[in-house]
Amino acid sequence: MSVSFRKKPGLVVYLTAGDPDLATTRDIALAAIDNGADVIELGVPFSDPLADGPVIQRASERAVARGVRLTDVLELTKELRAARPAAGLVLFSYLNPVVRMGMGAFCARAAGVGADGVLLTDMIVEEAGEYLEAMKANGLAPIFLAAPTSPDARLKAIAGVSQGFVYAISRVGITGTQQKVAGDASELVTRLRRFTKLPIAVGFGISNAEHVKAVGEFADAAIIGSAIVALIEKTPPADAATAVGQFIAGLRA
Ligand SMILES: O=P(O)(O)OC[C@@H](O)[C@@H](O)c1c[nH]c2ccccc12
Repeated sequence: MSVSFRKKPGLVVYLTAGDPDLATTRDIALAAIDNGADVIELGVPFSDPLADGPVIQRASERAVARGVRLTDVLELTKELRAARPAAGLVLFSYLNPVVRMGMGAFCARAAGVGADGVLLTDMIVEEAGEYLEAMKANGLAPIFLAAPTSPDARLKAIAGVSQGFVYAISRVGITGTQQKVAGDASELVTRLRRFTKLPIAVGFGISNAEHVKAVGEFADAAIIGSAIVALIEKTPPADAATAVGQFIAGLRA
């Protein structure tokens, strides 16, 4: 178990945990792993997902309405770890649910259920002291977001404390599919490479095989969220895992 990429480009898949329900998320994650996803970002549903576009907002709302909580996502992680010992599993959350649980308690539980890493969208490096200590104590990889608007000093700080991979946001704005990979992405990756030897994964707006190929020209991995969450939204739950598996298999074709 580790956050690493087997082929180039690697594939990271974001899923909102508990949409449409936890058992289906488990089946979808297994299908994603079996069809080539290197890392699953298991999104903790949150009532106020600020950086998210409409697709992930709706998924989050549905999961919150079902009563899915951080503890459920930890439980789901445990099941996935037992089923797929080698898969990369990253817990993905806004800060709020984690702070409510307590940073130390959260990191200990995340490690206990077999997570490899954690990404807290609104955790900034400047305020990450306690978080980084707890992550280190539990052998977890902290993953941070780097944006095209981040100055070099900030990229350096992010690169300096990240493990597993660095998440390069392809464009300023919110999550969601788009027509083309943003032009800012390759420039950001080039700037980040000066500060780190870690793999760099590009996310925001990556929606199809063509985009994945384009990202593979300059980065180590592509991160796909909304395109898959939208597919789950329009597919009957019983067929969702098969549909996502096929979609992912097609991404590197
Ligand atoms: O949905 P997209 O455009 O494919 O972007 C990835 C993304 O979904 C995932 O990493 C993510 C979901 N919510 C976020 C909030 C902030 C940063 C990143 C994310």
